[in-house]
Order: sequence, then structure tokens, then C-alpha cells
Amino acid sequence: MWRRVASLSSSISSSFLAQTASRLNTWESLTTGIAQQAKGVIAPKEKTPFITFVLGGPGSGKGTQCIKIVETFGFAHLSAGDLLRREIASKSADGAMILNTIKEGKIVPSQVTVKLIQKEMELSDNHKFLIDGFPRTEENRVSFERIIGVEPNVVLFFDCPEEEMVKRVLNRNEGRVDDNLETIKKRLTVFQALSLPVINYYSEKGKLYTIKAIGTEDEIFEQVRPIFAAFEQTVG
Ligand SMILES: Nc1ncnc2c1ncn2[C@@H]1O[C@H](COP(=O)(O)OP(=O)(O)O)[C@@H](O)[C@H]1O
Ligand SMILES: Nc1ccn([C@@H]2O[C@H](COP(=O)(O)OP(=O)(O)O)[C@@H](O)[C@H]2O)c(=O)n1
Ligand SMILES: [Mg+2]
Repeated sequence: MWRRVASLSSSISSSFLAQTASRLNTWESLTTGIAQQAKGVIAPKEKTPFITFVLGGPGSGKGTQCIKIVETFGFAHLSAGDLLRREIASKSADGAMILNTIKEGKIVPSQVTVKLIQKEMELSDNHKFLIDGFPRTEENRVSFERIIGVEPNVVLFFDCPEEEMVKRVLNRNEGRVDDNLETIKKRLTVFQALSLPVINYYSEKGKLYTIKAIGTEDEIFEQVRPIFAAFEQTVG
């Protein structure tokens, strides 16, 4: 499993390795095997995790493009929204709070969302993760870094005009409690106020890949494909 065998010897960039090594203490809580591996107890043949954050407003096409990335490049797809909806469906202790937050178009406390993502990452056999719809706030971003102990390798931003996003969401037809005009307006305000600063942060760090999210699904994927193709050799 990925959490037990994240490698210190993969051919991924040296800056990423340095970052991973410097965060060993935090990382260890998630990846107990690293310390053993560093001591040579386990043969270092497994792969370093590769994390992509998939950002964009509601209806910008994140989920649709994630399916194509999974099919083409073999990533594991973790949708923050899907994980939260699963919590609601399972009637967990946080379910009612999550439902109310989603109905209001607000953001669920980071601790809750990061724990769900962490659990999925730990259970996955994959080392390549698409984390869809996260981080949506600076609080989300900092919380992920603190709890998981790593930064993303790539951040995708699906840049879509508001008018198009509203049209798509209203036609989505998945029975979601937040796919109505009133909630969409709130979500767009939250996106502008809280999510755009996160996108700007990654732009400044040189990690952001902006996709013009209008056109057919296939046309948009042709902008996405070369980004992952360029990383394929190093990531595996
Ligand atoms: N390029 C596109 N053109 C038109 N509709 C699209 C396109 N991409 C996705 N959609 C549709 O728009 C809706 C929102 O897409 P989705 O992938 O769920 O977006 P997000 O996850 O960003 O909210 C879905 O009904 C989807 O089928
Ligand atoms: N990081 C996240 C992701 C989603 N959410 C909540 O879940 C809702 C739906 O998220 P989603 O990613 O499924 O929505 P789309 O952008 O795919 O339409 C958001 O509007 C938030 O209320 C959250 O609180 N924190
Ligand atoms: Mg989605």
C-alpha cells in the first residue's frame, strides 16, 4: 500500500525529494514504513506519491476531466465532494453538518475533509492521486499540508466563464441538493472570495496549469493530456 512504501529513491525531482525528506516527521505518521525504508529494512522499490489538485468553479468540468485522466494516465480519483456526500449517505456523526454546509454552498471544516482524503489515500494501492475540488480555501490548503505533510506536484485550474458554469450545473441532473440557482450563486461567491486566492498561491509557486474549460470535453482534454504526458516518465 502506498502509505507504507513511499519511496525515497524514485527518480522524481530533487526538490520534491528534499521537501519529502524535510517533512519526514509528519510524513511518518502517515507512512510508517519510510523510517524503516531509510534504514534499509525494506527494499526501496515502491514509488513516491504524485499529487494533483484539480480546481475550478462549480460546473467547470473537474469531475468530467478527472474521469479522462484516470482512463488515460491511471490516477486514483478522490473527489472531495463525493467523499462528503458519502459521509451524508452513511449517516455519520458529521453527516447533518455536512449536508447543511453543502446546501448553503459553504465550505466544510478542513479537518473533516482532510481526514476523509487521508483515509482514501491510505487505503489506495495507487501512488498517483487526483484530488478533485480540494483545496477550496486557504484553510483547506494549510490543513492538508499540516496533516498529510506534502504539497501537490501539479495543480490544474479549469477556467470557465460563470455563465457557462451556471448553465452546466443547472443541467447536471444528478439530484444534488446544491444544483439550484440559489445555491450556485452562493458557491460562485465562495469560489471568488475563498478559492481564487488558493489558485493564485499555486500560480506564484509555479505549479499552476490553467485550462480554458470551454469547448467539447475532448477538446478540453487535449489541453490536459500534454501536462500529464510530460510527467509520465518520472512518475510511472
Ligand atoms: N466541456 C463540456 N461542455 C459541456 N458540458 C460539460 C462539459 N464538461 C462537463 N460538462 C457537463 O457539465 C456538468 C458539470 O460537469 P462536472 O464535471 O460535474 O463539473 P465540476 O466537477 O467541475 O462541477 C456535467 O453535467 C457535465 O456532464
Ligand atoms: N474541499 C471541499 C470540497 C467540497 N465541499 C462542499 O461540497 C460541495 C460540492 O463540492 P463538489 O466538488 O462536489 O462540487 P463541484 O465543483 O464538482 O460542483 C461544495 O460546494 C462544498 O459545500 C467542501 O466543503 N470542501
Ligand atoms: Mg465535481
